[in-house]
Amino acid sequence: MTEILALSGITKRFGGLTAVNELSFSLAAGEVVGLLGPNGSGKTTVMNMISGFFAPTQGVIALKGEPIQGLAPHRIAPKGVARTFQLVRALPSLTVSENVQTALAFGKQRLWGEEARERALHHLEEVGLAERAGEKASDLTYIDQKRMELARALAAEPDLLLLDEWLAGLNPTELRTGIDLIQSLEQRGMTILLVEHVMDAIRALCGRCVVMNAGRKIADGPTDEVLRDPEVVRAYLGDDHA
Ligand SMILES: Nc1ncnc2c1ncn2[C@@H]1O[C@H](COP(=O)(O)OP(=O)(O)OP(=O)(O)O)[C@@H](O)[C@H]1O
Repeated sequence: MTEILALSGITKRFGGLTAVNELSFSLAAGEVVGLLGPNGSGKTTVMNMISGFFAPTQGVIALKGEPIQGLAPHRIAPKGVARTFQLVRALPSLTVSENVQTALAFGKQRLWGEEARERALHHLEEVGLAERAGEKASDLTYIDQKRMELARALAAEPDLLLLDEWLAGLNPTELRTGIDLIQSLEQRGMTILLVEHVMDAIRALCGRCVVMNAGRKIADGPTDEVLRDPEVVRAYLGDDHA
């Protein structure tokens, strides 16, 4: 099994606050793993360290065996890490295709012009948005903005896709569409780490979950088992429910 990502003893301190505390886990190629935990447990900080927005205070983050901790985002992205954000970061005055083309221009292959237009269309097809390619990004519905953001991430042809609450804010129908879309990426063998609060989505998508509480890992295993784990139940719901 090829290991795509390995975190070893990762710690992140913000002044006196230890947001992530000696966290270790790894992802094999093709795994879709949920990173769970109550609010403030350190999940987004982990995503920020993997993608280079924060340097860990200590520990090693290896991508395909190569240490990447502390590198800037623009150095990590071309090595094969793409991410989406809690809030969609589109360029609203550009077309949908142009939004994806900007990701291609600054991505691993630095594609421009006709080649970039064709490749953008390919990635928009992957997320079911090809027929909107010429529309302004600001005219898209929320789920379509999410699709576009995913197409921008896929444009980087990542080895590892980080989805940070990508399904948040969708209505039940959109949520089904969003889950199907992530499942289609899973079927194509994409390795995905996702932070998500929607339990139905976690159960549908993640074979395995890592659970954090107050910066520490409290569980790591098959999703059903982890969600039944009394320590996980206690972390989410308090002592009365465990
Ligand atoms: N840039 C920062 N400076 C200082 N403290 C921070 C910073 N980013 C996060 N923190 C703190 O680190 C802790 C972990 O935050 P983080 O956002 O990683 O948690 P989370 O599990 O993603 O929470 P949520 O589910 O609410 O998004 C929190 O106490 C938060 O206030």
